[in-house]
Amino acid sequence: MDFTKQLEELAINLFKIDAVKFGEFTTKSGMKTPVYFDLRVIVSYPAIMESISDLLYSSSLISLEYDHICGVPYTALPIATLLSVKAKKSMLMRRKEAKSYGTKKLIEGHFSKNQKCCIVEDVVTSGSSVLETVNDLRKEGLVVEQAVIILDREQGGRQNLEKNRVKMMSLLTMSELIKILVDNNCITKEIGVEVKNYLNSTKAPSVESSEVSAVNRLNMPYEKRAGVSRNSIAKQLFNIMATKKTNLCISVDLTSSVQILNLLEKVGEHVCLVKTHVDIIEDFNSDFVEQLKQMATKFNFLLLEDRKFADIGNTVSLQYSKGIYKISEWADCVTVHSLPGEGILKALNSASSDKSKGVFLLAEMSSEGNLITPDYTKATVKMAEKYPQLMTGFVCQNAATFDDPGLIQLTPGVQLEKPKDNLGQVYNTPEKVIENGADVVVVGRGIVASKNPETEAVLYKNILWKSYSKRILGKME
Ligand SMILES: O=c1ccn([C@@H]2O[C@H](COP(=O)(O)O)[C@@H](O)[C@H]2O)c(=O)[nH]1
Repeated sequence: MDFTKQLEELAINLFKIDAVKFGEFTTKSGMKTPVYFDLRVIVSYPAIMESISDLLYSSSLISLEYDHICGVPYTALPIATLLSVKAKKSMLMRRKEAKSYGTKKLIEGHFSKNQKCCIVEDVVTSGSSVLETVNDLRKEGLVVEQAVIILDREQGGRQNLEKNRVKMMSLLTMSELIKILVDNNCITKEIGVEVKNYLNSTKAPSVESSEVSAVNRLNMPYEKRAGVSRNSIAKQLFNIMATKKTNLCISVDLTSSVQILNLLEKVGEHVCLVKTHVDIIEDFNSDFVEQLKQMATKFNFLLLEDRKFADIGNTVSLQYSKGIYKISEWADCVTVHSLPGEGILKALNSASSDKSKGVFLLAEMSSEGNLITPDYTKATVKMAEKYPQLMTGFVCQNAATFDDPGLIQLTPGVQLEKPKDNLGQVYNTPEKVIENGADVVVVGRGIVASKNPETEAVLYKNILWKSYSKRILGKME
């Protein structure tokens, strides 16, 4: 049977088994609808299941350029399974909730970062369920760019997915389905017209998924985001980036103060942020701090001490303002682990009483085998919500991690030269991290250990700015 005929037969069969119903229904969101889909019933009809997976497989809907198939739980899971067997591609399973014991994984199956995954779903209305699955897969470092759907209700899902860089392809659209059912006398012309009118009059439901909001963040220029930041350091940093046209942060992981200052003399004009680890500087002293502050003023960059605080609130407030480093006196912002709980933010909030300081919370790490789970990341983002004036942003690797456009995604683990070091650091390219939502990009050894740090800094700056400019124009591939 040819493809069109088989599709027509599928549409009629879906009607016959009551997977498509006409009448007066109320959707979950309280909207009235003259048509209702319940594809959960297809599991009772193996021939229909087989026909759907055949059609998905034999259509040109799926390119071969993917490594895994993942069904949106739950209705699409059996279809994804059949398709995976037919296409001889591995399947991934997304849990709706991570297990509270054992591995606590959200995604089951074997995969590696940067592998491609194709999503399978039964019906798409706004696209929010597909996006939930996309978000979880992307958080694991998978590339998700295509979704194949049985039925597109044509109510904005395709557009929502496209905004999130997912190309959606469907076997049937609602209009095509209605035409087949009218042509085959399954429903009257009047019902067909009623459904068409309904389609024309219902606006695309807004999707409250983090990914859609993240796209707003991704498409907004830095100067606009400065306007919605509630933390003064985030505001300043966005404005510096827009003015200097650079989103490069240099990580000056050097052990001598002279080396650091010499390096900054060369690269200062090309960066928006300088990240330090002051505890590795062998000759740290107050004179160095003064010179560092002067350079920050001369070249218009901010200072981030990557201290990664991770203790109880009381200890952290002492580590922040006392000892030989007196971090609070010179650093505009610091990095903080969420592991000890909210007390750490409370401590820093009261320690920065003039409200001109900022915090980057570590929501994800770049290193191989790190123990951060998707639930930990989510809880970290949640913890930050109570401290909007303190929060500059998150250290993280994925666009879907948070959605507030006033916050900054700081992404380390970036190099042009190599994919990893020999101590667990994993590198992405500058283009890739911008695509993954990075706002400020941390480069350390890629510049610091190069023969000509200034030339290298200019190279990174240009690639990063070009990628960001492309992103705000919505031109990411
Ligand atoms: O997840 C993280 C958090 C912080 N870092 C820090 O960034 C730099 C990266 O240096 P490279 O030389 O570019 O590898 C370094 O200071 C880390 O402490 C990170 O890499 N990953």
